[in-house]
Amino acid sequence: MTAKLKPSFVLIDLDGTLIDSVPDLAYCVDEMMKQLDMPVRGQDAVRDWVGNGVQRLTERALINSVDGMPEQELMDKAYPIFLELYKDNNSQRSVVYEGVEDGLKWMQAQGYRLACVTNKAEAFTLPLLKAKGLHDYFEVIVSGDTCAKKKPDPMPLLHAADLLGESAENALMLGDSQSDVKAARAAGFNIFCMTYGYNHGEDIRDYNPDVVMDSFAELPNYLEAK
Ligand SMILES: O=C(O)COP(=O)(O)O
Ligand SMILES: [Mg+2]
Repeated sequence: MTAKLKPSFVLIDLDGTLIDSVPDLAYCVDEMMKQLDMPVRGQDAVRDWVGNGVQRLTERALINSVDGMPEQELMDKAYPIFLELYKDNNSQRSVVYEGVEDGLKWMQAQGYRLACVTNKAEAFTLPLLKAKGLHDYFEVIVSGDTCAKKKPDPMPLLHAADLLGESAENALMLGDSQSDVKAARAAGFNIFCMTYGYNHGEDIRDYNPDVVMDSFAELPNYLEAK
Protein backbone atom coordinates (compact mmCIF):
# COMPACT_ATOMS: atom_id res chain seq x y z
CA MET A 1 0.00 0.00 0.00
CA THR A 2 1.45 3.37 -0.94
CA ALA A 3 -0.90 6.27 -0.15
CA LYS A 4 -1.78 6.74 3.52
CA LEU A 5 -5.41 6.07 4.49
CA LYS A 6 -7.79 8.48 6.16
CA PRO A 7 -10.53 6.11 7.40
CA SER A 8 -13.89 7.36 8.70
CA PHE A 9 -13.30 5.53 12.04
CA VAL A 10 -11.31 2.57 13.39
CA LEU A 11 -12.63 -0.74 14.78
CA ILE A 12 -10.19 -2.89 16.74
CA ASP A 13 -10.28 -6.59 17.61
CA LEU A 14 -9.44 -7.66 21.17
CA ASP A 15 -7.76 -11.08 21.60
CA GLY A 16 -4.49 -11.27 19.70
CA THR A 17 -4.67 -7.60 18.63
CA LEU A 18 -4.94 -5.47 21.79
CA ILE A 19 -4.29 -8.12 24.44
CA ASP A 20 -2.49 -11.45 24.68
CA SER A 21 -5.28 -13.23 26.53
CA VAL A 22 -4.01 -16.77 25.95
CA PRO A 23 -2.34 -17.14 29.38
CA ASP A 24 -5.73 -16.75 31.12
CA LEU A 25 -7.67 -18.74 28.51
CA ALA A 26 -5.15 -21.60 28.65
CA TYR A 27 -5.17 -21.57 32.45
CA CYS A 28 -8.96 -21.96 32.40
CA VAL A 29 -8.92 -24.62 29.69
CA ASP A 30 -6.37 -26.67 31.63
CA GLU A 31 -8.16 -26.30 34.98
CA MET A 32 -11.38 -27.38 33.24
CA MET A 33 -9.63 -30.40 31.68
CA LYS A 34 -8.28 -31.40 35.11
CA GLN A 35 -11.77 -31.18 36.62
CA LEU A 36 -13.00 -33.43 33.79
CA ASP A 37 -10.13 -35.92 34.34
CA MET A 38 -8.92 -35.24 30.82
CA PRO A 39 -5.40 -34.26 29.60
CA VAL A 40 -4.37 -30.58 29.81
CA ARG A 41 -3.82 -28.83 26.44
CA GLY A 42 -1.29 -26.04 27.16
CA GLN A 43 -0.85 -22.51 25.82
CA ASP A 44 0.49 -23.44 22.35
CA ALA A 45 -2.62 -25.47 21.51
CA VAL A 46 -5.00 -22.92 23.02
CA ARG A 47 -3.39 -20.09 21.01
CA ASP A 48 -4.51 -21.84 17.79
CA TRP A 49 -8.09 -22.20 19.05
CA VAL A 50 -8.87 -18.61 20.11
CA GLY A 51 -10.85 -16.25 17.88
CA ASN A 52 -14.33 -17.73 17.56
CA GLY A 53 -15.60 -17.13 21.10
CA VAL A 54 -15.31 -19.02 24.38
CA GLN A 55 -17.92 -21.65 23.49
CA ARG A 56 -15.98 -22.69 20.38
CA LEU A 57 -12.73 -22.61 22.39
CA THR A 58 -14.25 -25.03 24.92
CA GLU A 59 -15.43 -27.35 22.11
CA ARG A 60 -11.97 -27.32 20.51
CA ALA A 61 -10.26 -28.03 23.85
CA LEU A 62 -12.50 -31.04 24.46
CA ILE A 63 -11.68 -32.60 21.08
CA ASN A 64 -8.06 -31.31 21.04
CA SER A 65 -8.58 -29.98 17.50
CA VAL A 66 -9.61 -26.76 15.73
CA ASP A 67 -12.23 -28.65 13.66
CA GLY A 68 -15.03 -30.95 14.78
CA MET A 69 -17.47 -31.16 17.69
CA PRO A 70 -17.44 -32.92 21.07
CA GLU A 71 -20.31 -35.07 22.36
CA GLN A 72 -23.12 -32.79 23.55
CA GLU A 73 -23.16 -34.47 26.97
CA LEU A 74 -19.47 -33.69 27.56
CA MET A 75 -19.93 -30.10 26.35
CA ASP A 76 -22.90 -29.64 28.70
CA LYS A 77 -20.68 -30.69 31.59
CA ALA A 78 -17.56 -28.77 30.50
CA TYR A 79 -18.87 -25.37 29.37
CA PRO A 80 -20.30 -24.21 32.74
CA ILE A 81 -16.96 -25.18 34.34
CA PHE A 82 -15.06 -23.06 31.81
CA LEU A 83 -17.40 -20.08 32.27
CA GLU A 84 -17.04 -20.18 36.04
CA LEU A 85 -13.23 -20.39 35.79
CA TYR A 86 -12.90 -17.60 33.21
CA LYS A 87 -15.12 -15.31 35.29
CA ASP A 88 -12.46 -15.39 38.02
CA ASN A 89 -9.39 -15.69 35.76
CA ASN A 90 -10.20 -13.17 33.08
CA SER A 91 -7.30 -10.72 33.11
CA GLN A 92 -4.64 -11.35 35.73
CA ARG A 93 -2.35 -13.36 33.41
CA SER A 94 -3.21 -11.43 30.23
CA VAL A 95 -0.92 -8.75 28.83
CA VAL A 96 -1.53 -5.67 26.66
CA TYR A 97 0.81 -5.92 23.64
CA GLU A 98 3.68 -3.47 23.50
CA GLY A 99 2.83 -0.36 21.49
CA VAL A 100 -0.95 -0.75 21.79
CA GLU A 101 -1.66 2.03 24.28
CA ASP A 102 0.58 4.53 22.50
CA GLY A 103 -1.08 3.52 19.21
CA LEU A 104 -4.58 4.10 20.64
CA LYS A 105 -3.51 7.50 21.98
CA TRP A 106 -1.90 8.38 18.67
CA MET A 107 -5.05 7.50 16.68
CA GLN A 108 -7.22 9.55 19.05
CA ALA A 109 -4.81 12.47 18.74
CA GLN A 110 -5.21 12.23 14.94
CA GLY A 111 -8.98 12.63 15.39
CA TYR A 112 -10.07 9.01 14.97
CA ARG A 113 -13.08 7.58 16.83
CA LEU A 114 -12.35 4.08 18.12
CA ALA A 115 -14.56 1.01 18.66
CA CYS A 116 -13.72 -2.51 19.85
CA VAL A 117 -15.29 -5.48 18.05
CA THR A 118 -14.54 -8.89 19.55
CA ASN A 119 -15.97 -12.41 19.45
CA LYS A 120 -15.45 -12.62 23.24
CA ALA A 121 -18.74 -12.61 25.20
CA GLU A 122 -19.58 -9.28 26.81
CA ALA A 123 -19.40 -10.65 30.39
CA PHE A 124 -15.67 -11.22 29.76
CA THR A 125 -14.90 -8.38 27.34
CA LEU A 126 -15.81 -5.48 29.61
CA PRO A 127 -13.95 -6.64 32.76
CA LEU A 128 -10.84 -7.48 30.70
CA LEU A 129 -10.74 -4.09 28.94
CA LYS A 130 -11.33 -2.32 32.27
CA ALA A 131 -8.69 -4.34 34.15
CA LYS A 132 -6.13 -3.48 31.49
CA GLY A 133 -7.02 0.23 31.36
CA LEU A 134 -8.21 0.10 27.73
CA HIS A 135 -11.98 0.38 28.19
CA ASP A 136 -12.22 4.16 28.01
CA TYR A 137 -10.45 4.44 24.65
CA PHE A 138 -13.55 3.01 22.96
CA GLU A 139 -16.76 4.88 22.22
CA VAL A 140 -18.46 1.62 21.27
CA ILE A 141 -17.75 -1.99 22.28
CA VAL A 142 -19.41 -4.82 20.34
CA SER A 143 -18.91 -8.28 21.90
CA GLY A 144 -19.45 -11.80 20.58
CA ASP A 145 -22.97 -11.97 21.97
CA THR A 146 -24.05 -8.40 21.15
CA CYS A 147 -25.37 -9.31 17.67
CA ALA A 148 -27.05 -12.43 16.30
CA LYS A 149 -23.85 -13.28 14.40
CA LYS A 150 -20.12 -13.09 15.21
CA LYS A 151 -17.14 -12.32 12.96
CA PRO A 152 -16.45 -13.58 10.21
CA ASP A 153 -19.99 -12.28 9.59
CA PRO A 154 -19.92 -8.51 8.93
CA MET A 155 -22.89 -7.91 11.29
CA PRO A 156 -20.91 -6.81 14.40
CA LEU A 157 -18.78 -4.43 12.31
CA LEU A 158 -21.82 -2.83 10.70
CA HIS A 159 -23.51 -2.63 14.11
CA ALA A 160 -20.52 -0.73 15.49
CA ALA A 161 -20.72 1.69 12.53
CA ASP A 162 -24.44 2.17 13.27
CA LEU A 163 -23.81 2.84 16.97
CA LEU A 164 -21.15 5.40 16.07
CA GLY A 165 -23.50 6.94 13.53
CA GLU A 166 -20.75 6.67 10.92
CA SER A 167 -20.91 5.33 7.39
CA ALA A 168 -19.26 1.92 7.00
CA GLU A 169 -17.68 3.13 3.78
CA ASN A 170 -13.97 3.79 4.12
CA ALA A 171 -13.78 2.46 7.69
CA LEU A 172 -10.76 0.55 8.98
CA MET A 173 -10.54 -2.63 11.05
CA LEU A 174 -7.39 -3.66 12.94
CA GLY A 175 -7.31 -7.39 13.67
CA ASP A 176 -5.26 -10.54 13.82
CA SER A 177 -7.24 -13.37 12.27
CA GLN A 178 -8.90 -14.64 9.14
CA SER A 179 -12.29 -13.91 10.79
CA ASP A 180 -11.31 -10.25 10.98
CA VAL A 181 -10.23 -10.19 7.31
CA LYS A 182 -13.41 -11.94 6.14
CA ALA A 183 -15.73 -9.77 8.26
CA ALA A 184 -13.96 -6.57 7.16
CA ARG A 185 -14.08 -7.51 3.47
CA ALA A 186 -17.78 -8.43 3.73
CA ALA A 187 -18.50 -5.09 5.46
CA GLY A 188 -16.47 -3.15 2.86
CA PHE A 189 -13.85 -2.03 5.43
CA ASN A 190 -10.11 -1.78 5.00
CA ILE A 191 -8.26 -4.31 7.15
CA PHE A 192 -4.79 -4.16 8.75
CA CYS A 193 -3.56 -7.25 10.63
CA MET A 194 -1.00 -7.80 13.36
CA THR A 195 1.63 -10.50 12.84
CA TYR A 196 1.82 -11.36 16.55
CA GLY A 197 -1.81 -12.45 17.01
CA TYR A 198 -3.68 -15.71 16.70
CA ASN A 199 -4.76 -17.12 13.36
CA HIS A 200 -5.26 -20.83 14.07
CA GLY A 201 -1.55 -21.40 13.38
CA GLU A 202 -1.70 -19.94 9.85
CA ASP A 203 0.23 -16.94 8.53
CA ILE A 204 -2.20 -14.00 8.32
CA ARG A 205 -0.39 -12.80 5.15
CA ASP A 206 -2.05 -15.73 3.32
CA TYR A 207 -5.40 -13.94 3.84
CA ASN A 208 -4.21 -10.76 2.12
CA PRO A 209 -5.02 -7.96 4.56
CA ASP A 210 -4.29 -4.49 3.15
CA VAL A 211 -1.40 -4.04 5.59
CA VAL A 212 0.45 -6.42 7.92
CA MET A 213 2.09 -4.80 10.97
CA ASP A 214 4.37 -6.04 13.76
CA SER A 215 3.24 -3.31 16.18
CA PHE A 216 0.74 -0.47 16.61
CA ALA A 217 3.84 1.77 16.53
CA GLU A 218 3.73 1.35 12.71
CA LEU A 219 0.30 3.00 12.38
CA PRO A 220 1.75 6.46 11.51
CA ASN A 221 3.23 4.85 8.37
CA TYR A 222 -0.24 4.00 7.08
CA LEU A 223 -2.72 6.55 8.48
CA GLU A 224 -2.87 10.29 8.02
CA ALA A 225 -4.51 12.74 10.40
CA LYS A 226 -8.28 13.03 10.02
O1 LIG B 1 -12.30 -15.96 20.60
C1 LIG B 1 -12.62 -15.04 21.36
O2 LIG B 1 -13.22 -15.25 22.44
C2 LIG B 1 -12.35 -13.59 21.01
O3 LIG B 1 -11.50 -13.40 19.92
P1 LIG B 1 -11.32 -11.94 19.24
O4 LIG B 1 -11.22 -10.91 20.35
O5 LIG B 1 -10.02 -12.12 18.52
O6 LIG B 1 -12.50 -11.74 18.35
MG1 LIG C 1 -8.37 -11.68 17.49
